[in-house]
Amino acid sequence: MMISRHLLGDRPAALAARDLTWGVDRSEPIISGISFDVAPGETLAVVGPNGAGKSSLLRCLYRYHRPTTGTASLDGQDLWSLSARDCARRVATVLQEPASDFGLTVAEIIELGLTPHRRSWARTDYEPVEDALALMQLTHLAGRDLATLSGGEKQRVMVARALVQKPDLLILDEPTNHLDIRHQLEVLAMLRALPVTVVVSIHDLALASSHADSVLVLHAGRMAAFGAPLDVLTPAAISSTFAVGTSIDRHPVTGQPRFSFHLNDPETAGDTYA
Ligand SMILES: Nc1ncnc2c1ncn2[C@@H]1O[C@H](COP(=O)(O)OP(=O)(O)OP(=O)(O)O)[C@@H](O)[C@H]1O
Repeated sequence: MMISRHLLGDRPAALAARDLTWGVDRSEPIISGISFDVAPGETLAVVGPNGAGKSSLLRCLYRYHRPTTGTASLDGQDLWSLSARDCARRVATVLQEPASDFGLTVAEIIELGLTPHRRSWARTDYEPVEDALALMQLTHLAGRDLATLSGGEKQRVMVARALVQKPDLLILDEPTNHLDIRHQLEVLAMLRALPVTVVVSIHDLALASSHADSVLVLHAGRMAAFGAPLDVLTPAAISSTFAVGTSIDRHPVTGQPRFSFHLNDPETAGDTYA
């Protein structure tokens, strides 16, 4: 995949979490005891059932939630020792349900990604915006009001906006949710090809396994497992975290692991199509 130099950062960050705990109420943490390392340029997938704490963890990694205890650091620097602006220069996000009632066009929204690097409001080079539009197959929508786009088109705009920021760390909360199958594969392959450290929360375990260097499994706010995808996403681990049975074989074309799921409950597992 050819990616324009206008979208390539040059110093992917090392990300580390150490005994990270966060909650609204100190006595009832929503996530606790989270420790992991992501090497520069690698991709970490965060998986777990609904309500496990994935978004809460991601918010601690882009300096939105201040950990109750423990730290999240970029290249050894605690995120909370960086200014908000320094953090915005280095960390880009693609979040769920982006607000879209700004009355701005697609190109204008993507251009906002350049903001943290601007010294003044002088007009800057438009090339990164054009390249991001092309990469995300959005050029034909450049002049459209964001609010009029489909869910998947909006999601691709938010990825494009993050790319022009040329971040050292890119955090994406369920970026594939609204995307069709081809765009899911393309966006995840593109993220892997970029020289950026990526943390992505995702529900699709097969995509996590095929597109991440490591996987962190969250279960009820705790780190159930962390490591290489196939070491972590075993049928036993999936069963205890997601309460489903899993068969894993090789995809006949790609050779990637293929996951098939069924309900563990014998009452319902076998008779779906009966
Ligand atoms: N600001 C908050 N105040 C109160 N409870 C919260 C807050 N943020 C998150 N929670 C709760 O913490 C738990 C974890 O939420 P979180 O959004 O992190 O889960 P998730 O793994 O991303 O879930 P999903 O897969 O459904 O998106 C949920 O029970 C949620 O209701």
